[in-house]
Amino acid sequence: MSLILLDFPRGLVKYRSKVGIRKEYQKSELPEYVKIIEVGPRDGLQNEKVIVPTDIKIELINQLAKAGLPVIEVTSFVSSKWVPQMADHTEVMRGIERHPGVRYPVLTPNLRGFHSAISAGATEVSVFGAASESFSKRNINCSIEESIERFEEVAKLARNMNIPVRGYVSCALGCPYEGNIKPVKVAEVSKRLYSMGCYEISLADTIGVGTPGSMKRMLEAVMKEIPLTALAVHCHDTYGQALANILTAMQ
Ligand SMILES: CC(C)(COP(=O)([O-])OP(=O)([O-])OC[C@H]1O[C@@H](n2cnc3c(N)ncnc32)[C@H](O)[C@@H]1OP(=O)([O-])[O-])[C@@H](O)C(=O)NCCC(=O)NCCSC(=O)C[C@@](C)(O)CC(=O)[O-]
Repeated sequence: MSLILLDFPRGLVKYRSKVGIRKEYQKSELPEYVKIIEVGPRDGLQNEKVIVPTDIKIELINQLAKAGLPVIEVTSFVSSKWVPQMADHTEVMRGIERHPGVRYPVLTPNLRGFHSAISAGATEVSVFGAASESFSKRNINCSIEESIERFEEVAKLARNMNIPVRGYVSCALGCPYEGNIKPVKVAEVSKRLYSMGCYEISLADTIGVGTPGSMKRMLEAVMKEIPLTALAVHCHDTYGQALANILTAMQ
C-alpha cells in the first residue's frame, strides 16, 4: 500500500511508547506518549481497486486489535454508490471481535450514516469536513457550511446518546483542486468542529503535499483556536513526507 496513515495526537495519553524510547522523547522534548489510530481498514481499503472481501476485513481488524492498536477505524457509513469499497460496513461492524480497551470508530457524514452506524453497533463516530470548498463538494456533495450543519445534527444526537465524536479536517495542508489552503481556514473549520463537541480534531494532509514548514505554520494557526490536547494529525505519505511531518507535529 502506498500510504502511511497515522493519526497522531499529542497530549492524549492512550498508547505508551516502549520504555527507552520514552527517555529519549523526554530529552528531546517530544511527547512522552502517543496514541496511534489505525485507519487502514477504512482509509487504506477505501482506495483499493479490488474490493477486499468482508471476512478478510474482519480478520484484518481482529489482528490489528491483537497487535495492540488502541483505536481502529473500522469502516464508513457512506453511500455505496460513492464508495463501494465500504458497502459492507454493517457486516464488518457486526462481524468484528470487540477487544477490551480497544475503540472502534466509524465515519458518519450525516444523520443517516449515524443511525446506520449505531444500529450496527458503533460506539464512536467521526465526522469528516474539509478546509477546501471544492474538496467538500466533491467528497461529501455539499459546501463546508452545509457540512457543518449536517455534523451539528450528528454531534447533537451523539451527545444525547453519550457517543464520542471525532472530527476530521481534510486538505489541511493542500487541496487537489484548489492547491494551497490558508492555515486560517483550517483553524476556522477546526474551531467549528471542536465547538460542536468533537473531542479531537484530526488535521489531514489528504494528498500528502505537506512539508515540515507548512505543517508548523498550519498547527500554529490551529493551536490559537483549539487546545493542543485535542489535536491529531493524519499524514498521507504520497511524497514520502509523512514521517517528517509527524515529527514536526510532535515537536
Ligand atoms: C456524504 C454522502 C453520503 C452525501 O450524500 P448526499 O448528500 O445524500 O448526496 P448524494 O445525492 O450523493 O447521495 C447519494 C445517495 O446516497 C444516499 N445516502 C446519503 N447519505 C447516506 C449514508 N450516510 N449512507 C448511505 N447512503 C447515503 C442518498 O440517499 C443517495 O441515495 P440515492 O437517492 O442515490 O439512492 C455522499 O456524498 C457520500 O457517501 N460520499 C462519500 C464520502 C466518503 O466516504 N469519502 C471518503 C472518506 S473521507 C476521506 O477519506 C478523508 C479522510 C477522512 O480520510 C481524511 C483525509 O485524508 O483527508
